[in-house]
Amino acid sequence: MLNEFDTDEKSGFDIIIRDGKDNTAPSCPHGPTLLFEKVSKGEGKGRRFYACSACRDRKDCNFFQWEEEKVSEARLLAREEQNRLKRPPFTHQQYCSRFREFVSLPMDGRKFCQDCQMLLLPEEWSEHSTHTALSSPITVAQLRRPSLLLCPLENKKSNAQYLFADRSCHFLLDMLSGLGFRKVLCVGTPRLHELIKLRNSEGKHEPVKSLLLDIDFRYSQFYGQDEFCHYNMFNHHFFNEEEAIKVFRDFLSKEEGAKVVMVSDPPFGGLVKPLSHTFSTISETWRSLQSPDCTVSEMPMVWIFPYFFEPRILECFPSFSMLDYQVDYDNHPLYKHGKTGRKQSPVRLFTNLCPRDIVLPEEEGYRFCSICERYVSADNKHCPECNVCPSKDGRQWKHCVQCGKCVKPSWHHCSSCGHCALPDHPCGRCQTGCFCCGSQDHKLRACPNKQSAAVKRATEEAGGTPGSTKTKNRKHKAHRKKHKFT
Ligand SMILES: C[S@@+](CC[C@H](N)C(=O)[O-])C[C@H]1O[C@@H](n2cnc3c(N)ncnc32)[C@H](O)[C@@H]1O
Ligand SMILES: [Zn+2]
Ligand SMILES: [Zn+2]
Ligand SMILES: [Zn+2]
Ligand SMILES: [Zn+2]
Ligand SMILES: [Zn+2]
Ligand SMILES: [Zn+2]
Repeated sequence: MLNEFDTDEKSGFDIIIRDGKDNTAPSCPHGPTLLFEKVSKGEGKGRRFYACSACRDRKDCNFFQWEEEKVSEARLLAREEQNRLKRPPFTHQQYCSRFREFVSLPMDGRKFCQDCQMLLLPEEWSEHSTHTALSSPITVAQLRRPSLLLCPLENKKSNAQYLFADRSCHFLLDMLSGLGFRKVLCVGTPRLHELIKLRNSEGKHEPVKSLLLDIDFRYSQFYGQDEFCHYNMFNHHFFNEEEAIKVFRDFLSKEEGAKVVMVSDPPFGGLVKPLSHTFSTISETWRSLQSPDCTVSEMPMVWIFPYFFEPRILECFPSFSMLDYQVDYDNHPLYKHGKTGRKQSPVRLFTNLCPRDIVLPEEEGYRFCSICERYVSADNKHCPECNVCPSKDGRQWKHCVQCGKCVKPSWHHCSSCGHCALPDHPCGRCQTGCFCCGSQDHKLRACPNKQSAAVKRATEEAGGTPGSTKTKNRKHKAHRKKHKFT
């Protein structure tokens, strides 16, 4: 029965989103599942099934149910039990009281188990005696930087936890506070949340409030219930429903004019449709909590995602524009600044804020184009024919007269295809088959290689080659070493 869904990626499937809350969707450990429909060529509608919203790999969550399937009582019970077993070992409230106890311990009593990724209380030491604990006691400075203490989650498909490099994180916060935002809803941006709290504690800047929503429940150990909610951004599900929804709504409520902005950096493999649905829901909740005379209809939002999703994102949010700013990550093998100089990062900011107001750092080469009225990359030259600064990837694009538009520098005009393409494109076949892999069996929309091919292409063009897989511990050691605790 699972054959239909045997591919471990869910591309080639459409997601059916029903208006309002879909109470009929069964739940997996990640909250309500999503309804998928196989996209098949000319065979009418594909059969629909429910599968996990958060995990793209069946190894991480193998939930599967046909839409019309009758599930036996026994299976429902087994499923509930499974969902219960996958819950965090403590409630958020319990994590908070553990934290209070932890900080009241003498220095030599503060241990962190690296294997279990948790702060230990003395009575738990014996249970973890065969595990690896950090050799030195945990300082207050370390407790303030959980993103350095915790090992980044590394599951490639669902949850590669790529953390902002300091300069990108500082840029984001400076830019948002410069625009007058005093509240930031951090959706999958633990490091931005951390920086906001750090700055507040220094007392040098005007305080900014922050609420982190993330699926990584390890953060419950460090943040109070009004600062962190265990949350799934693919189905807008709060794991601790009652309390968390109240915290979320209180945060979005108007408060003496404190302007609020949402910043989200979803996993790159994330599906655009459910994400858009979530961000629209957040925006509508925000709107419903503003005074009736508020004239702004959409919540200010910044969605951080690779540039090749631009058409999809703009389709869902026509008010958004993509900025040229390249987001850098600390632990991404390809998109960070290497010692050998800058590699292009394909990750951009998509926002409904006015691009003219977002000043990109001059010292990194960005400049203002007065015709486009936005800041652009150094090599993104204004094309008089197209009347835009056309580059999406940061390189200088060239105008093709036959196509009547600017194209990537590596593309050539192909007279058989009648448009520009890479020199080694599947020539002549691309008009009838798939534009991505050349297959005649499906169109681009249903291409199983689409997303991975887009990432590969962007990576190659950025000059990167996939790095060797180092062991988790080695990487994490380097990660901690790089950041001295202050
Ligand atoms: C690409 S990382 C972004 C981290 C960000 N650059 C930072 O440094 O703060 C994706 C983040 O989203 C979180 N995440 C992954 N899947 C999620 C889901 N289904 N719902 C909510 N958060 C999720 C991860 O735990 C991670 O923190
Ligand atoms: Zn699941
Ligand atoms: Zn342990
Ligand atoms: Zn321009
Ligand atoms: Zn042009
Ligand atoms: Zn051309
Ligand atoms: Zn061709």
